Amino acid sequence: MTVSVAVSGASGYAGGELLRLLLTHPEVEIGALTAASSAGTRLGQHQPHLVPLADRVLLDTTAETLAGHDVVFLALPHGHSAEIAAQLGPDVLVVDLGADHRLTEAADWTRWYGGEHAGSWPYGLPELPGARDRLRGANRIAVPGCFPTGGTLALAPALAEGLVEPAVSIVSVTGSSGAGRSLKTNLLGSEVMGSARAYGVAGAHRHTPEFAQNLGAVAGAPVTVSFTPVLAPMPRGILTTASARLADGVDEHAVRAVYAKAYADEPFVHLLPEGEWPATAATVGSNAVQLQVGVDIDAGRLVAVAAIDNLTKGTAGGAVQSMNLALGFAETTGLSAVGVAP
Ligand SMILES: NC(=O)C1=CN([C@@H]2O[C@H](COP(=O)(O)OP(=O)(O)OC[C@H]3O[C@@H](n4cnc5c(N)ncnc54)[C@H](OP(=O)(O)O)[C@@H]3O)[C@@H](O)[C@H]2O)C=CC1
Ligand SMILES: CC(=O)N[C@@H](CCC(=O)OP(=O)(O)O)C(=O)O
Repeated sequence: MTVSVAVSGASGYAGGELLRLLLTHPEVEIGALTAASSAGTRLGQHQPHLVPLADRVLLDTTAETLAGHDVVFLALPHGHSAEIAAQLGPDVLVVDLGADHRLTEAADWTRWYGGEHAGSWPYGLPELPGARDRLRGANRIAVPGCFPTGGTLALAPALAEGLVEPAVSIVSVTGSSGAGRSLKTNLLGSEVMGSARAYGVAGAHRHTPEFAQNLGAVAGAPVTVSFTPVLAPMPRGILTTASARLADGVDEHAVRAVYAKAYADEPFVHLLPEGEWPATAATVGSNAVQLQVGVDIDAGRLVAVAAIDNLTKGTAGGAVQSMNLALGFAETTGLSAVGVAP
């Protein structure tokens, strides 16, 4: 069965990565491509690496241009998906790469994003307990934020099994493509190159409630999250270091056994051999999460490190993986855990 797919935000980073993956997806036919300020121009002007689509002309993003497809991907800035999704019927699968439908609590949405909450949709992180059942047959999917993808998977097994106390610290080093491609002074090459810079520190980043929502659901009780993002001079990739105080009596052997079991059958989550630690370079262009976990005996803490490509598993790859589940395709269709190196 081939499905027709429309992509909004096609001139952006997330839309571009999505199209790169969809071009090799055997069950997909690429339909309308839409944008905002670049509507009326050729896709090749914005995404020169997508050669087979270079002469496609970008359309305005409206319910009319997106109509008539089996699947619509919304890769728009936060706050722009809900209105357009509400105009698309229940027969179309809508996959939102933005934040509009990720949070379950209306108060969290209003506090962190502002305005009225548009409701929550099944969350597109299949590796979470019960997520695959919620995604199968879904007609609406909210793809996670790029930071919550790696950080959630780094800590979920430990919290699910009570290996750590429910108060976690997460530090994520990110490439600049996580901020999108619109012009911002703090993202100029001369500002980013040769420097690493923390931002959104001390509980100020909007992904904090998304982490707490994911990890609290896994733990079955509230989890306190201290999250610090760090912008690094690289175009893509996120390296997350997450830690939490060990529960009494938990040792390295128990930790490793829990993580090995949790991810044994996951096609995209790779627990590395003992002693090997993840690096973002190994995940570029792939849908993999490379993961390692250890125990700091002296500090009494579990430490987990996860590497992902923010644009692939952190956005577009996770979106395709979730679409596959929703439509009944094999979950790995059109995706690979093989990266590009060096
Ligand atoms: N970059 C990343 O690593 C990740 C991104 N995401 C999410 O994906 C979404 C897109 O992000 P990203 O691709 O990085 O952003 P970009 O800034 O790179 O792209 C934004 C896209 O949205 C279009 N657009 C902007 N404003 C509007 C509007 N009012 N109506 C319709 N289209 C509009 C732009 O079109 P034009 O160019 O014509 O103005 C462009 O195609 C965001 O919600 C982001 O949070 C999620 C996880 C990771
Ligand atoms: C480097 C950088 O600025 N990163 C973005 C991450 C955005 C992202 O990818 O997540 P969303 O889908 O929630 O936007 C940030 O910190 O806001």
